[in-house]
Amino acid sequence: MTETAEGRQRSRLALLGAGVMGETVLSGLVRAGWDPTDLVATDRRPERVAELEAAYGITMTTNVDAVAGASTVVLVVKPQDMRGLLSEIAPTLDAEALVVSLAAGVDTATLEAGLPAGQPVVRVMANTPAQVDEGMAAVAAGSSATPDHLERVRDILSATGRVEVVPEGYLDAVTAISGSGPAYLFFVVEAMIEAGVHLGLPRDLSTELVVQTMLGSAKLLRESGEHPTVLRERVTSPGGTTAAALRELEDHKVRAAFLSAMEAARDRSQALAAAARDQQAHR
Ligand SMILES: NC(=O)C1=CN([C@@H]2O[C@H](COP(=O)(O)OP(=O)(O)OC[C@H]3O[C@@H](n4cnc5c(N)ncnc54)[C@H](OP(=O)(O)O)[C@@H]3O)[C@@H](O)[C@H]2O)C=CC1
Ligand SMILES: O=C(O)[C@@H]1CCC=N1
Repeated sequence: MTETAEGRQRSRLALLGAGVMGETVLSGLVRAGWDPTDLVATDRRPERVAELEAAYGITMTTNVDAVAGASTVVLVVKPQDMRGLLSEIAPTLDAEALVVSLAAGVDTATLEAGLPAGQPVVRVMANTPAQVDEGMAAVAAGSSATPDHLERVRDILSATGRVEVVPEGYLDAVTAISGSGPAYLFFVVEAMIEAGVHLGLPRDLSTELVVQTMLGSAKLLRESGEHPTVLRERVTSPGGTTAAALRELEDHKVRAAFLSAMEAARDRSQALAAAARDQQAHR
């Protein structure tokens, strides 16, 4: 298969498991100009299938029909569903097809163990801000994936955000930081909106204040290139309001709580990996 941009665009991509993250990828490909006739997807629930057909004009079919003739197969099921899916598609996969997994925790060795020998595999950790083309994805190659395969995955993901190629050993930490990361920030936003309401602000106004402050702070971080400590110090006037608030956050050990939270996410990713390895070994 040719690896020119045009060649990639014409090749057929099958996405299996069109839930939250699957739709994030599919919608990004459609926004990036992929012809819907080059895309095919699957999901377990009939109502979900109908919803996606109507939204994107893509063909929804069975897993086996989807992978037949596909040059790229993107797996976006939960880690617990991966083993069953691999055994379902393994006999039908084209030997040249690149298998891309977005599942948390499932390592490339486990994916490879469920596929025909030599099948190229790339593992990805992405996140939902890809829905607004501000995603962060990290990718790692399996033992049979070539630089061209990594480039193909970079092409797919870079349409909806930033992409880093990383050693696979980083992916549990990446999952804890950027994969799950949007949830921590939404949690902070929720807490700040509720605080605004507690202080007497109308909910709509509190929401607007917090969302714009989050967006503006992220933009300032990105565009100034300054360290967050410098930016925080510029907000913190001596003896002022910010210092009083930060003192409370330190007293409540919020920084330590973030460290523990991300260790817990990393540990959970490792536990999912162990469970997937175990499932594969006892198939
Ligand atoms: N959500 C996120 O922010 C992120 C998720 N991920 C990873 O993406 C993967 C999917 O997560 P998410 O989208 O949140 O989960 P969802 O449950 O929303 O999506 C998974 C979809 O796959 C369907 N499914 C399960 N088994 C099969 C099968 N054999 N064939 C076809 N479809 C199937 C599920 O159906 P049913 O509902 O019936 O189970 C569901 O609709 C996970 O592995 C997760 O770790 C990674 C990064 C971020
Ligand atoms: O919570 C999860 O397991 C998935 C992986 C990263 C974000 N969501």
